[in-house]
Amino acid sequence: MKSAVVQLPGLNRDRDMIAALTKIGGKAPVTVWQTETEIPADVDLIVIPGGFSYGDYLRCGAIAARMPVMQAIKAKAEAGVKVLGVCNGFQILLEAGMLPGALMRNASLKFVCKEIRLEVTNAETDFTRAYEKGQILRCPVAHHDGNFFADAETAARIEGNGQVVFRYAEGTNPNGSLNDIAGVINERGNVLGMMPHPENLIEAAHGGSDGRGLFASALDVIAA
Ligand SMILES: NC(=O)CC[C@H](N)C(=O)O
Repeated sequence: MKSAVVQLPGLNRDRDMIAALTKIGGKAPVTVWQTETEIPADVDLIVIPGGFSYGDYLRCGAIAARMPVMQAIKAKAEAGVKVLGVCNGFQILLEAGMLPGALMRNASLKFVCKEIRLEVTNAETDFTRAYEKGQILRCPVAHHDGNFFADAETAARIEGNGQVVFRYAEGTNPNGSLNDIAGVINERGNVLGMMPHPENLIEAAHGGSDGRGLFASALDVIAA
């Protein structure tokens, strides 16, 4: 399976993401710059990593979402290619209208950088098959705009459809997110956005490997 990592000015988790995809998938992803208008035809997974695209000006992800590469990503998503956005990548997918809801300033109005507990609420997606429903993962977060919100109708719809894939486990919600929502998927099930950083918990040097299952699922390299 071939993956691609999107690069934009201000994103800074691209190298961690490239390392995770390479170590878990066995081959390096291609990189795609923001001005590119085409994604290579053989790419099956596109990842928008975290960081501070365009210095978080206007709103986190708002400028990045309007770059040419996003049209190419939208077209690929419509064709069924998997897309993963982590942290700033999640914000970009929301700003591009590819996922429901919005991310507001953290309830504390502070940047949070710590480890939280993440509950896998839907283990039947292409991104979470390596986990079990209800499994609790360790995972780091690092953001100031991670407070997920959706209007009542949207929230009821995504909850009812099983589109909430990850929740902050009880007592670990770091940002005030509605219903402890940490990650959501689109209705079709091929576009996932999440605030925590699974790429930063994949090996002993990170202090744990709970994030590996997400990449193993998305890259289709789950051990039998
Ligand atoms: N680590 C990240 O991707 C941070 C995202 C964004 N810049 C925020 O602080 O909310």
